[in-house]
Parts: sequence; structure tokens; C-alpha cells
Amino acid sequence: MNPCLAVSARHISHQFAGFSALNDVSFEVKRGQTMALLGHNGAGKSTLIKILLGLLKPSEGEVIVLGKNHSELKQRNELRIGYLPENVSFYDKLTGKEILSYFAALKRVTKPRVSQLIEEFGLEYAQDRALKTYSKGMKQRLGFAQAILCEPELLLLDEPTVGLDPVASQFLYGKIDELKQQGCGVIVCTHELSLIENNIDIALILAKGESLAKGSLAELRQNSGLKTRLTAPNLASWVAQEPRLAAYYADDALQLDAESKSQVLQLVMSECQVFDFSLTQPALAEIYHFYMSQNKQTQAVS
Ligand SMILES: Nc1ncnc2c1ncn2[C@@H]1O[C@H](COP(=O)(O)OP(=O)(O)OP(=O)(O)O)[C@@H](O)[C@H]1O
Repeated sequence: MNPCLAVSARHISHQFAGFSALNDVSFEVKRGQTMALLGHNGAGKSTLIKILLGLLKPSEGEVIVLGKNHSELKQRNELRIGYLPENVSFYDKLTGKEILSYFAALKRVTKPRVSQLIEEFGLEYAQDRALKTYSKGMKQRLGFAQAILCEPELLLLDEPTVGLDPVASQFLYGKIDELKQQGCGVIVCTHELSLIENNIDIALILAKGESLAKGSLAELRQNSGLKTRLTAPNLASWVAQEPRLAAYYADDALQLDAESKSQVLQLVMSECQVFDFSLTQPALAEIYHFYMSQNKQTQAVS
């Protein structure tokens, strides 16, 4: 396997008692790359995460994680994989430090690493308090610290920022960025599309166990054909004066695709002398809804 890959999943299918939870899903995540794993409830995201963790063996297909097939491993903790489950719940009578120390012992991680993470995650002041006194943000920081105890080369995060305030969310994404810089591959399952948009390199969109779309945001935008919007003050009057713009004008904006973009920009700037304008690319949420609606239409036809 390519040593630059954190994950290579080929033609993964999984059935639960005859029910198809995943069907022929393939993707790759490079080391130092973050992939968003997206899909409605029941799309198969958790099933895929369990397969990557080695908790489930896929009915079909091959998964190579950090260069290894799970069946080759003598022990699961041979691979440095970090995992933050959704709604992380620890025994709440233990203190933050006791919880991290417990996982450190399981993962054979040294005590100084526990102290280092407590400090790094700003939990020193609360390390000797029982977990039940922690806020949601503090619990999530502790959960994240638990996930990266082993200095993971692959990090799997299930809804890492749900219920967190913007500062706490940004803190976690900052940490994810640091890990990426160190070459860690990251997979994030989330429904918070606007939050993750600027923090990912690639996305995989699942629907009912099938891969609907995958690629970088630029590729997903390009393949969707969704248009970039150009807006400007008094745009309607500029369009009235320059009839060549009329074909692109809809919903108070010029709607630009990859082919027309440079030509229209030229018209706007050199013919109309308009320089005060904004370009808005389709957001991840728009791209996601586009692929979901395409899928519904395909299913309705078939
Ligand atoms: N152990 C199981 N036995 C039977 N069916 C299961 C099992 N685990 C999951 N499923 C089914 O497989 C499908 C995919 O479930 P999965 O939990 O992977 O979805 P998900 O995308 O993670 O959903 P969510 O966003 O709600 O967490 C669902 O229809 C679910 O009911």
C-alpha cells in the first residue's frame, strides 16, 4: 500500500442479517488529510467507522488502515488509532485525571503524556474534580484528549463539536489542524456542515449505504454544476445596461459556472467598470443537499 495513505477502503459492503448497511464503498484518506464523512441518519457512517476501527469485519471488500489489514494484527492497539465517539460518556464519579490515566494504562501511554494533555487542553484547574461537575465543553475536551492519548496516526471523530460553543469548536478544530500538520489522517462524521467546511480536505457523502459523491470541495462543486453567485450594489441596473450579462442574471445575482466565470468577470470589470462585487461559491451544505436531491430523483425514476 502507498505509505502516504492513512486509509484505503476498497469495495466495502456490510450486511446486518441481510440488511445492506454499506454497499460497495471505496475511498482513500492520505496522512495529513481530513475527510468529512457525511450522510443522513442511518446512512452507514457509524458502520464504516466501526469497520475502520476493526470492531466489525466487512462482509465484502478490503480495508487497509495505516498499512495494515485488521486481520493481520495480534492486538488492536498495535495501530495508533484515536477515536472520539458521539456522546462520549465516562464514569462520572472519577476525576478528569483518573479517567485519562485509566485510558493511558489501557493504551500503554506514559503518565507524563496524561499531564501534558491535561495542560494542553486547559483542564489543569479541574483535573481533580469529578467528571459530573464538568461542563459539556470540558467533557468534550477530555474526550478529545482521550482520543489523542496514543499520538494517533489516524483519528476518527464522531460529531466532535455537537453542543459546543463557537470558541470551544474552534479550539478542537485547531487541535485537529495541529495533528494534521504532524501527518495524522483524520475522519470526521458530522452534520455541522458550515462548521466543518473550512476544516476539511475531502468529503465522502453516503446515502443508504451507498457512496453518492467524494472528492475535494472544489471537485464536488465542479461535478455538481452548482454556480458561483456574483452580487454587487445596483447589479440590476448594470445588467440592464449590458445585455450580455442578462443571460446570467437570476435571483439578484449573476450565476457563474466554471466556463462562463472569467468571461463574465471581464464584462463586469472592463465593460461595466464594476469592481465592488462579491463572489460566493456554493457552500458545503448546498453541495450536500444537491447530491441528496439528485439521489432522491434517481430513486424516484428507478
Ligand atoms: N447491529 C446492527 N444490526 C442491525 N442493523 C444495524 C446495526 N447497526 C446499524 N444497523 C443499521 O444499519 C444502517 C446504518 O446504520 P449506521 O449506524 O451506520 O448509520 P449512521 O449513518 O451512523 O447514522 P446516524 O447519523 O444516525 O448515527 C441503519 O439502517 C441501522 O439501522
